Amino acid sequence: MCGIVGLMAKQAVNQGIYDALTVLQHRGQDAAGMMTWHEGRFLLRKSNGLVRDVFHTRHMARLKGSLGIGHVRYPTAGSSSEAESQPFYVNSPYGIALAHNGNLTNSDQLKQELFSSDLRHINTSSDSEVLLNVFAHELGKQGLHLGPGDVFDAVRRVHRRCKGGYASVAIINGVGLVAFRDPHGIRPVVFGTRDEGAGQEVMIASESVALDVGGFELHRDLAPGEAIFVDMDGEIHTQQCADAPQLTSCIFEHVYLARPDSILDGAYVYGTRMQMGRKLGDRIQSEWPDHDIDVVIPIPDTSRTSALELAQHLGVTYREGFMKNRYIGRTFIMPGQTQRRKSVRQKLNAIGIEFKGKNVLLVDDSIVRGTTCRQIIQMAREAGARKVYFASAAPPVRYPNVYGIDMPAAGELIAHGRSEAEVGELIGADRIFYQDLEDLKAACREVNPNLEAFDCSVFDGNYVTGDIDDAYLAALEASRNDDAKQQSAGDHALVGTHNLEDDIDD
Ligand SMILES: O=P(O)(O)OC[C@H]1O[C@H](OP(=O)(O)OP(=O)(O)O)[C@H](O)[C@@H]1O
Ligand SMILES: NC(=O)CC[C@H](N)C(=O)O
Ligand SMILES: [Mg+2]
Repeated sequence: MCGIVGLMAKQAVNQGIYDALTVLQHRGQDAAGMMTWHEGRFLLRKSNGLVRDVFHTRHMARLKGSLGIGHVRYPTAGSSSEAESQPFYVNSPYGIALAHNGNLTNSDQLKQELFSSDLRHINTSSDSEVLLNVFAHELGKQGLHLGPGDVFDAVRRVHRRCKGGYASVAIINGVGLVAFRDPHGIRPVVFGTRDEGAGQEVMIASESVALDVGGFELHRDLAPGEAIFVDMDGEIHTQQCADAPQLTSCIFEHVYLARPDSILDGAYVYGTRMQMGRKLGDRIQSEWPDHDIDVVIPIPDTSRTSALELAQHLGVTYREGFMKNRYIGRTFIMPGQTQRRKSVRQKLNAIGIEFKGKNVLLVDDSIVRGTTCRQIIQMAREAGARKVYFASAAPPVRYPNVYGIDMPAAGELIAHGRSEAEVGELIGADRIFYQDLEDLKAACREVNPNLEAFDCSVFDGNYVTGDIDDAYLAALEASRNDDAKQQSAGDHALVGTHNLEDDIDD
């Protein structure tokens, strides 16, 4: 779940893209990048780190042009090396730059095809470089003087070749800005416009919050399979490019990934999280009518919205019992388990008086590896809690994700192969409550009734693209478990080859 942004403006886009990336930072903390287009040239700055660390004044000054794309990365394929940060560039045809959120599930096969049939070499192990080259190859079949129809034809063929989750934004040199969303709409992407007197400006981004900050009016989400093309005059063209599009967006965006002030597929994430809190409150009430919970305490940050609603619904006092260090980012999207474990302690500290002698219900949005809840429960006990109950606003996460969330190894998921009660015991809770999957779906539908189906694979093991089997998952687990990733990080650091050299000194 990286963050992507594209901007076609009437003035320099560097600051606008920077601002958008800072509000999409929660989608990726490993690397950031920006590519602008100026007088027929692409200008690039990308590196490992947070947005504020990657772009210094000297980089910004050189990122000229009124057309650009940006990316914040949370790696789900390849390595976390700087060489695989985005955007990527390919010089033929025309010159194309691309940024991608999601994960291709057939990138190995595509890489082979690109080499043996399309005569294209992929120099990194990133699936995004594969996606860019498939798009480039298909665009190359259209000939010179590209129009909207040519771009859409190429996207149609990309959809036929690529499997998995992909929301992408690209610049075609001298032609315009393009974005497309996979036929299941797994990852989000929205677009909007603003006019500050010089004409229409267009922003495309992973989440509507980026548009809010830039003063853009949200038009809508791209539909699954749809593409948008903004020509050099700022004219917008859209077209459905998939043969059988079906919206099954990733429900985990609502649980954890997206910001609550974003609107995804017509549903306010804040609203869906509130509904999750209510449903979970109902479940606790019906399973345990004579509960002895004294206080409901959220695990900052993401669970706050649902925990507050849960407490109100249950009629129990809500208190902020953990203080969050605002300088530590999200722990779940950190690359290694050692770093994640250490960061929980750095990030959260208990306020003793909220725990002493009380029966507390701790609420989190989800339990994935169990890194957070194990330590938090221990902290609550050390702070003097009598009983510690734990509630998750999402159902048990039992299956790997293959569409752009870095949960590749079933063995690392605490609920994999375990009952709810077993998880409760393992994390040291006196009692555990999980959301029911049907209730989670209903929570989202209550905010937007048109949301019929979702990708819920991490909860039910049903992969909407239909191409995932046990052999695929076993190979993924072997290549991307925490140990394997650490090993490959070292290997790739040695290569360090960029597919377009950053022409700006560090
Ligand atoms: O079971 P785990 O593997 O620990 O994963 C789940 C936890 O990770 C996330 O928090 P994170 O710190 O990433 O971000 P937040 O501040 O947005 O809650 C999520 O909100 C849970 O608290
Ligand atoms: N989280 C994502 O969207 C990652 C995009 C891409 N698969 C990468 O690893 O760079
Ligand atoms: Mg959290």
